Amino acid sequence: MAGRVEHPAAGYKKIFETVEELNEPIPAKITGVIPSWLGGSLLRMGPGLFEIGGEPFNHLFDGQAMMHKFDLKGGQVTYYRKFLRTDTYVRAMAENRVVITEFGTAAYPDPCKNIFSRFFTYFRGIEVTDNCMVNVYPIGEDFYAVTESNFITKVDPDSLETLKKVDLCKYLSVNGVTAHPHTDSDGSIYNMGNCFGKNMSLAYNIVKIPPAQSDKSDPIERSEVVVQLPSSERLKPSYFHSFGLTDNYFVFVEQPVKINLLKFLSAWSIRGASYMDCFESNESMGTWFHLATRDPAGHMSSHKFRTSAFNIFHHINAYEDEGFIVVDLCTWKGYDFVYDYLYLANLRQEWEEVKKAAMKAPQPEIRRYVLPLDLHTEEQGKNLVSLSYTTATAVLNSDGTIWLEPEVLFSVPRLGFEFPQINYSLCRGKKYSFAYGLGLNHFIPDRIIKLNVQTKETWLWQEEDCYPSEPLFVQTPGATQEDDGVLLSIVVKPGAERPGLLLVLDAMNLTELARAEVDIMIPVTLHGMYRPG
Ligand SMILES: CCC[C@@H](CCO)COc1cccc([C@H](O)CCN)c1
Ligand SMILES: [Fe+2]
Repeated sequence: MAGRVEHPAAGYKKIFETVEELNEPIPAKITGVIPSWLGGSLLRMGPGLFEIGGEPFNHLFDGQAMMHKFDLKGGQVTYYRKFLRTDTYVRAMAENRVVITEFGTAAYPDPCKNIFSRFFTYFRGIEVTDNCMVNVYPIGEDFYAVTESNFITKVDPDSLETLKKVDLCKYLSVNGVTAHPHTDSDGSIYNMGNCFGKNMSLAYNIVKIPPAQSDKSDPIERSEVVVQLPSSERLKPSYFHSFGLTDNYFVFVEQPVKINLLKFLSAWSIRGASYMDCFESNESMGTWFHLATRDPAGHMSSHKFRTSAFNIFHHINAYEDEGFIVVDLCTWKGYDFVYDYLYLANLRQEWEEVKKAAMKAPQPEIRRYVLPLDLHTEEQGKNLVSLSYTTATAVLNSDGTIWLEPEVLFSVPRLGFEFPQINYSLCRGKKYSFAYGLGLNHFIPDRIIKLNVQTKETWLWQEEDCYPSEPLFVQTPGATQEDDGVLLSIVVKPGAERPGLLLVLDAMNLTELARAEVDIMIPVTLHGMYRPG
C-alpha cells in the first residue's frame, strides 16, 4: 500500500459544497478508450445543497438529495444532475429555511406560527425525512432513491424527475429500511429495518419484495416481513446499515451503537434534537452476530455469536463453505459511533485538524468472521473452525455463546477500505476473491483499492488532489473471470479546469482505461448503480 498521502491544500472541502442542478445534460471530454461494450448510465445519489436560507446543514447525511447521471452511448459521455423534489426539498425551497429535521440537523418550529400551533406541533412529534440522498436501486421495473427512513422516492432514471413519494409503513411494519437491499437471482429483493413503532414489538424485520409481476402490478404492494430477529436490548435496538445474504442464510451483525427509543419516539422536535441525538453506545455488549434461515425463514436463536465491539456499516459479502458461514465486513474498532466523525464541520477542517480528529476515532479494518453452523456441546473450549484457508476462530463457551475472533484481511492505520463493492451478480453469497473499495484517508476519500480477500494482495489507484467515490464494478459481457470488467468512479479534482470526471478503470489491475471530464464541480456521492444501456 502506497505511503502516506497528504492533502495540505485541503481540496477535499470542495466536495462538501453546494452546486446547482442542470437543465440539460452536458458533454464530457473523453481521454483514453472507453470499452465499446460499456453503454449505459451510471446513477448516483448524494447531498447537493448544504445550506438553506443561510441555515447550514451539520452532517454529511443532511444535504438535500441530488441525483447524478453519466450516460455512456456510442463512445460519447454526457453528465446530468437534478435535485429530487422530495417533500423536504420542496418545503425548504418554499419557506427558504430548514423545515424537516434531517439526520444531524434539527428543524426549528416555524417562527411565523403562533405559540399555540407550535405547542401542538410538539405533541405531533417529528415529520420523518424523505431526503433520499443515499442510494438508488431498481424495484421491479421502477427505480427508487432511498435513505433509511420509511419514505422512498420513485424516480425516472432517464429524466431524473421525481415521480412519487412512497411510504413503506403502508405495506410493512418497519420504521425504515436500509439503503443496501440484496437482490436474489430470481429478482426478489430482501431488505431489513428496525421495527419499534407498531405494538412496541421491538425487533429487526427482514422483508422481501417479490420480483416484477407479469401483471405489471407494483411489487411493493406484495412485500412482506419474512423473519423477525430479537433486539439484544428491548428499548434500545442497534442502528444498522446493511446485512448479509447467502444461498440459505441471512446474516445480521448487531453492533453496540444503539437507538435510544425513549428519545427517538418522544416528541423530540421541540427540543431541537435530530436523529444523531438519539444514538448512544453500549459499552458492555460487544458485537453480536445473528443467523436466520431463509427457507423456511427463521431466527437461529441457539447460535449466539459474540465478539469484541466494533462499528459495522458495510457488509462486503458472505458465503457458505463446509458447514461454516464466512462473513467479510468493513469494521471500525470500538463502540464510539463513527458517524460522530462525519459532521461537515469536521470534514471541512484544514488537513492537520482532519488528521488530529481521525487519531481519536475508531480504527478501520477489513475482517473475516467464520460462523460454525453445527454446534456440538461436547466441543466446548476448542476452535470449531476447520476451514483450511482462514485463521478466524469460533469457540463454544459453557454459557452456550460462541466467541468469534476474526482474520484481518486489510488493516492500515486511519485508512478505511469502505463503500465496498464486488462482482455482485456473479459472487453475491458465493465464495469469491475480489473486493473493491474507496480508501478513506482520515475519513477523506482519496484512493481506490482492490483487495484479494483470499490472498490479501492489494492494488491501488490514486492521483494527487483527486477525490474519488465508491468504485462500482461492471462485468465485461460474457466474462468468466470474476474481475474481468471495469470500475466506474466519479472523481473530483478541484484544481483542474474540468474538476468533475468519470473514471473508468480496468478492474483486473486498476489501470486507467479512460476518463470523461466536465467543467463543473461534482459534490460527494454515497452510493449508486450502473444501468446497462
Ligand atoms: C435514529 C436513527 C433512525 C434510523 C432509521 C431507523 O429505522 C436512521 O434514520 C435516518 C434518517 C435520516 C438519514 C439517514 C441516513 O440514511 C444515515 C446514513 N446513511 C438515516
Ligand atoms: Fe452505505
